[in-house]
Amino acid sequence: MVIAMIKGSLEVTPMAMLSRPVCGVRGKTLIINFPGSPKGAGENFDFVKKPLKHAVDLLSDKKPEVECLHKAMQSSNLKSKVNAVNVADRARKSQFETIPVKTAQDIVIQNCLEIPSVVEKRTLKNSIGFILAEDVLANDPLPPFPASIKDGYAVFVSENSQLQNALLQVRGDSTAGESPDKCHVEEGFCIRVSTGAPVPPGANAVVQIEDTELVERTEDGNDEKVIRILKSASKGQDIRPPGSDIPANELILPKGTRLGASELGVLAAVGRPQFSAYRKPIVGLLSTGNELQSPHDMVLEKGKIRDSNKTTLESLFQKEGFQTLDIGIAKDTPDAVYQKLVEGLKKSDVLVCTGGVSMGEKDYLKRVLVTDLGATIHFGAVLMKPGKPTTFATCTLNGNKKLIFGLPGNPVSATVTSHLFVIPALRKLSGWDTPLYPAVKVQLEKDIKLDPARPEYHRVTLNWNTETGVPLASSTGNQISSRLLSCNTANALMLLPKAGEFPNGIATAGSLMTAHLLSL
Ligand SMILES: Nc1nc2c(c(=O)[nH]1)N[C@H]1C(S)=C(S)[C@@H](COP(=O)(O)OP(=O)(O)OC[C@H]3O[C@@H](n4cnc5c(N)ncnc54)[C@H](O)[C@@H]3O)O[C@H]1N2
Ligand code: MOO
Repeated sequence: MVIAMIKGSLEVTPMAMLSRPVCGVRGKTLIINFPGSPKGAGENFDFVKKPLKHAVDLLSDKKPEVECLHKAMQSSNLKSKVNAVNVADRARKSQFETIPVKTAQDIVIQNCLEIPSVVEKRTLKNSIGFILAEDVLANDPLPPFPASIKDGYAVFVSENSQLQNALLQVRGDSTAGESPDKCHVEEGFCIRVSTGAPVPPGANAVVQIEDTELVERTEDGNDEKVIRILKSASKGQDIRPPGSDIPANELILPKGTRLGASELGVLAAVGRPQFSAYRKPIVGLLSTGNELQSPHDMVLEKGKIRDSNKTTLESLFQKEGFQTLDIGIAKDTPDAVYQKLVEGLKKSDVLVCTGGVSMGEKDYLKRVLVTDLGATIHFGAVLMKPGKPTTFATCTLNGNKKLIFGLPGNPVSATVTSHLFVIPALRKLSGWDTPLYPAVKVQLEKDIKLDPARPEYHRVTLNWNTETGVPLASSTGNQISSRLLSCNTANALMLLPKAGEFPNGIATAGSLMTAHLLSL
């Protein structure tokens, strides 16, 4: 066995199941997996040189572009280097350290930060949810002219007259959309104005129609000739001065603003129909498993189930505004997993796989990622329920770093881990500063038995109509990770500590807990 120290620690792990040495990096540790005996490792020493060189660069923080994808990626006949394992020789312990959720989230976000953001030109259409990549200043003021706030009369109020009981001649009208210069207001006269219409030159107040009476009609009887002002008026009343809503050249939307309906409306109002925003990542979705059939199949073959993860995750990511691509279903063979991974990585920025990450002899995902794609697995086990075998890896394709999530196949585990890891990553890559769901304090409706070993993300429905002002959290029932019904109606993930932290291992009704708010 070869062990070397390079400005950090180097760990060398024999791993009988691999056909050749492969390397991965965890923190500052380079992990080289050898195919069996120390003799085998020695024979392969030449092959180790490249990973060692990479380690030197990496540990000295040079961050080289790692050639991660195997050359065979270019070929259509992708043969995995992963050998099927002799069942008796399979690993009986996970090779991955189980890390806390917070640590795992930090690793994901850190990797997102290392991907340069892409800025694109966008327009008002289909830009909801995008993040501005530039400071936006108003081109034009709003309103662009002094605008009437009421339907009534534009009048002139002098220093010593408040116009109460004044008789004014109606000189014409100004309706919305007309040029303000059409007529002029002076003492003794007024102009009929409608809401939003320009207040004509000379006028300095608007009197609403309710505060006037008609005194005299025109000769044909159809129009107003003279009106009386019933209430005293003050200068500036019921006029929006130019730029009073949005001044010209004012910074209205700073870089980093998430575009919602009103932000887009503001851009429309001030003459900024084009702007720069961060591109959103494209999400590839790959289901793995021999047992999976299409959800459209009406008849299930023996031993099969329908692929529900694809539909759930597709809907979840689309609801968050991300474009998804269906990469299909990979059978449980190294070649099939390899081919689908390559296809997914070529087509997407973030590849989300479900299934095949646990301890089964046909759980190939992690091995194919490392052996065939030279991907770096940053973590492969997280201290959480559900979602323990959640896996996160990165690799580089044509100079672009790609994120790969290997989510557990159980439908609830895939959903919960999408909320906790995938969506924050997608948001971060889209330019969000704070991509995690907000945490709120909630009150437990009923006693809940805690898991002895893992903190649990319990699906709850929050009821906001409580007298206390703290939302009441009702469990969605049986929380087994296969029961997707437990996610129905859930609008929060309530974080329950592991059993030791509560007497008798029970979180009692009325206790305050933290919950991640998924929706209102
Ligand atoms: N010996 C151990 N076994 C398991 C462990 C462990 O620590 N040691 N962890 C368990 C936990 S926790 C989970 S979660 C699962 C995760 O397993 P995998 O990610 O390998 O997923 P699969 O085995 O492929 O599938 C699990 C389950 O989910 C169903 N499934 C898979 N894909 C889909 C899909 N697209 N749509 C609907 N349902 C799907 C699959 O049929 C299985 O029932 O491992 C435990 N085992
Ligand atoms: O951690 Mo698993 O996701 O409980 O079923």
